Amino acid sequence: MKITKVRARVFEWKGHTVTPTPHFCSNAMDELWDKGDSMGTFRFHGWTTVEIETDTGLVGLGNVALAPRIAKAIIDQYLAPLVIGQDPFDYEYLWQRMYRATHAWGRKGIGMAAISGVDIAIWDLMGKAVNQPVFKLLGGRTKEKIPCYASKLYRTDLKSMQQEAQSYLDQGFKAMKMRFGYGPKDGPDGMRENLRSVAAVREVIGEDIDLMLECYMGWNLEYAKRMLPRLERFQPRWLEEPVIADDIDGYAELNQLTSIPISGGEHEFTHYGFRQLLEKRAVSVIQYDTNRVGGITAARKINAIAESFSVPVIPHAGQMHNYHLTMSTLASPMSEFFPVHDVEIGNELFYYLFEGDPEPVNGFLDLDDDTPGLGLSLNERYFDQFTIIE
Ligand SMILES: O=C(O)[C@H](O)[C@H](O)[C@@H](O)CO
Ligand SMILES: [Mg+2]
Repeated sequence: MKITKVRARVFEWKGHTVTPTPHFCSNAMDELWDKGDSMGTFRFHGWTTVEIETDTGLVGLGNVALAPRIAKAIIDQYLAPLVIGQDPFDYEYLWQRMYRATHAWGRKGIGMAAISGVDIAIWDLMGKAVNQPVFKLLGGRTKEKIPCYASKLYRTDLKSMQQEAQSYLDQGFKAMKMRFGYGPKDGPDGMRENLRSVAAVREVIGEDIDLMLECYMGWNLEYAKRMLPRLERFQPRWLEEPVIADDIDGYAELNQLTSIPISGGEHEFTHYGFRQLLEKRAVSVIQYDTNRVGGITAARKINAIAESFSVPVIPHAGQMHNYHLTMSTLASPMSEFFPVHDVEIGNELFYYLFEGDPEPVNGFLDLDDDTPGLGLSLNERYFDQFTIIE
């Protein structure tokens, strides 16, 4: 089998989006004195799809969710020429070709996200070629079903957050993640608001439901050191991305500070990046996203390293490219799940772009043993809601 064409398309949402509200989610921009919509650059309302065609007629489907137009340019100009004419089953060689050829600028960030999109399409192709689901090529079914946690609860009025939390309980979820709305700039009042929101959600869900807390890089080390002891009484499953991704020593200090596990990784790249996080004991939960970290080829290597450190892997984003990895390894106990809802932050765009993602039932997802590849196809029903750039 030979790759004959790589088609990268950008899908930019032009449908309805939920109006952003203040203190929606703390984030890396909050440290600045800028006014206005600090979450603006973290709304992902565009996506790049990658379709790899072969001389057998099989087509593999991948995706990239960061800086879509840049990802497409990288794929068209740099990556496609490196894989066209090649055998997709030489996936390690092709990954190394893309990684080394773009090493001057692509080993982290959007360069590696673009490589991820091509790599995911290659794995979809291989699964289709041997008529097996991708997880069967990685390690097979290690779980009867995949436990998943409901991930939304962005900061709003406490009553609405409590109603949303209750709705996840009613759907049978045994775990859920909420977002903080305040950080260092908001002083003691902001701290009180952060603690009140956690108390309000805990009041609804009780002690037996796992509650994860998301900072999305919106705090700093000093603020996180003050907040963590105040949060211990809520027994969170983890505190996520308290500081910016480059503050690895800050992560490590926080991860040893209290009984609260620190999680991170959705803004880290390749097995080299995760080796550093693990060697420094910077995180107690790894959260790469397969469409950023280096695709399935890199993610499976990280799974093996994490297993040797006994650090669980719970990938960022509930999406098929991550589910197959979680199914294939005991190192990954559960998945994130983004409840389908109006387009807000952009995570939910995946459901408007693709068909095939499994629906959770009572807090569990399952993958089909008989669906080859990743089991995804483009959802043409919503194409008119997107501006499509070929
Ligand atoms: O962990 C997550 O789900 C991500 O950090 C979110 O996608 C991001 O939008 C912040 O909530
Ligand atoms: Mg996160």
